[in-house]
This record gives sequence, C-alpha cells and structure tokens, in this order.
Amino acid sequence: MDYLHLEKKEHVAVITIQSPPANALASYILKDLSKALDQLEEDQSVKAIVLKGEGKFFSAGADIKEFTSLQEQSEFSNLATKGQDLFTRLENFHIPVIAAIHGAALGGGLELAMSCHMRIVTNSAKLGLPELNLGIIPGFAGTQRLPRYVGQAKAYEMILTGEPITGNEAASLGLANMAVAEEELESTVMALASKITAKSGPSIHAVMRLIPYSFTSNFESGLKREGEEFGKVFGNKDAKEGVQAFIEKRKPQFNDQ
Ligand SMILES: C/C=C/C(=O)SCCNC(=O)CCNC(=O)[C@H](O)C(C)(C)COP(=O)(O)OP(=O)(O)OC[C@H]1O[C@@H](n2cnc3c(N)ncnc32)[C@H](O)[C@@H]1OP(=O)(O)O
Repeated sequence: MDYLHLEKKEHVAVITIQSPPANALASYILKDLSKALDQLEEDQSVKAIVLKGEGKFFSAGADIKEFTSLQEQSEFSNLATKGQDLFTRLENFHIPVIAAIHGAALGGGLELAMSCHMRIVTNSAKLGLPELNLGIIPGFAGTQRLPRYVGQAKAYEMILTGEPITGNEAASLGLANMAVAEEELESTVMALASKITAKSGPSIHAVMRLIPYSFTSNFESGLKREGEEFGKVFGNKDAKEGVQAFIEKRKPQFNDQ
C-alpha cells in the first residue's frame, strides 16, 4: 500500500491516508483502502479501526484532476460504482470504524466518512458535498447517506448549495458523534476506540451485523435477527464471564474473538 499507512496499537488499527495536500481519493487510494480491509479481515486481534488523513485535511474528495483522464459516461459511472461498492463494504465491515476528521471532509471525503460507523470532528472542520459547484453530483452514495444523518431538508440544502458546515454544526445535526478542539482529536478518538476494544469480540461483531441490517430490512425481521444473535452470544465464554463479573462486582476479562 503506497498511499495508506496501516499500524496497529494493541487492538486498534489506525489507517492514515497519505496523499497530502488534499488526500484526494484517486482510484489508487481506493484500491489501497480495499487492500487494507482485506488485511484487517484476516486479523482477528483488531476490534476497532481509526481512519484519518495526513496533513491539513481528512480528504477533499475524489481526485478532480483524475476526472480529466476519463471520457465516456460509462467510465464515470464505473468510477462511481467502484467507490460506492467499497464504501458499502466499509459500512458492512465486521469491525467498527471511527473517522477522525480535521481540516476538511468534502465530496468523496465526506462520503467516505459517512460510510464509517462513527465520526469525531474538529470544531472548525469543513464537511460538505460541493460537487454541484463543479457542475456534477455526488457519486459515492452522498445523496443516499447524507439524508440519513441530517434529515432531508438539510441534505437538500447542503447538496444544492454545495456549502460546507462546520464540525460543530455536524455534531449538533448528528452527522458527527462529537466535535472537539484540534489538539484533542487524537486522544478523543483513541479513548472511544479503547472503550470499544474492552468489549467482547463476538458482541461487537453481532452489533456490526445488526445495525446495517436495520437500514435494509423491515422492523420485524430486524427483531428476529436480533433475537437470534442474542441467543448466539450466550454460547460464548465472554457472556458467562461478563455476567459472573457483574455478580462478583469486578471488571470482566473478555477473551473471545
Ligand atoms: C464521486 C465523488 C466526487 C467528488 O468528490 S468531486 C470533489 C469534491 N471536492 C471538492 O470539490 C473539494 C475541492 N477542494 C477545495 O475546495 C479546496 O482545495 C479545499 C477547501 C479542500 C482546500 O482549500 P485550500 O486550503 O485553499 O487549498 P487548495 O490550494 O485549494 O488545495 C491544495 C491542493 O490540493 C488540490 N486539491 C484540493 N482538492 C482536490 C481534489 N478533490 N482533487 C484533486 N486535487 C485537489 C488543489 O488543486 C491544490 O493543488 P495545487 O497545490 O497543485 O494547486
């Protein structure tokens, strides 16, 4: 992977996009991200992933300069489909991904962040879908994911004006979990990641299957699936340990993966 750095800190994997200044999501970066997911799929020790950008920004979106190398409508549609498929894979990933956003998450950068499971932003970061300023539209699922987070009216406003919102606004709208000062971003994200990694692996994975299921299924089949997963986790040693630790008034030690 030439444009992504992947490092492990105990049970947390940190992926850094390394293509400053804009960390524009050229197709080779999307390929690297796909390879990183392949690696993490094989690594049972990782319980949380942090995704961040090196330099001034999280990511300023798809590589606008790369657009000039394409001509046919089908080539542009293909580019969109590849990005959408990768981001859907990320959204359905069995390990929770936290996007750590500073500077800007624009266009494809915000679409990438929206396919992560949680977002921590800096107060002054710019988040937006400015594609209409370029005479195009969002293509990595921005029209489909943004309304989920901010509601339809705000999604229309953000996409049709192309104007970004600040990290503070993103947190108040529910697009981000939290907005913090730039110097607190890393510690806040790592603290959130370690709260997650302290939990039992099978419980984490069950939640990671159930929440995405709620986007595409009806309520009744979601409940049925939740009941089945609830039964399954009780088959693990960690469930016995968690319940016993509560009774014995001690911290649980979870080991299942
Ligand atoms: C399917 C998905 C579609 C999309 O995602 S379309 C892309 C949507 N994104 C955008 O439209 C954002 C475009 N970029 C900007 O608005 C600005 O930039 C920023 C707000 C991110 C930063 O502004 P500032 O601090 O003034 O820096 P700077 O001089 O504009 O940018 C630094 C260098 O980064 C390049 N760059 C910025 N964004 C992109 C991009 N998305 N694709 C390719 N290059 C980009 C610039 O051109 C420049 O480069 P140089 O130093 O060579 O002049």
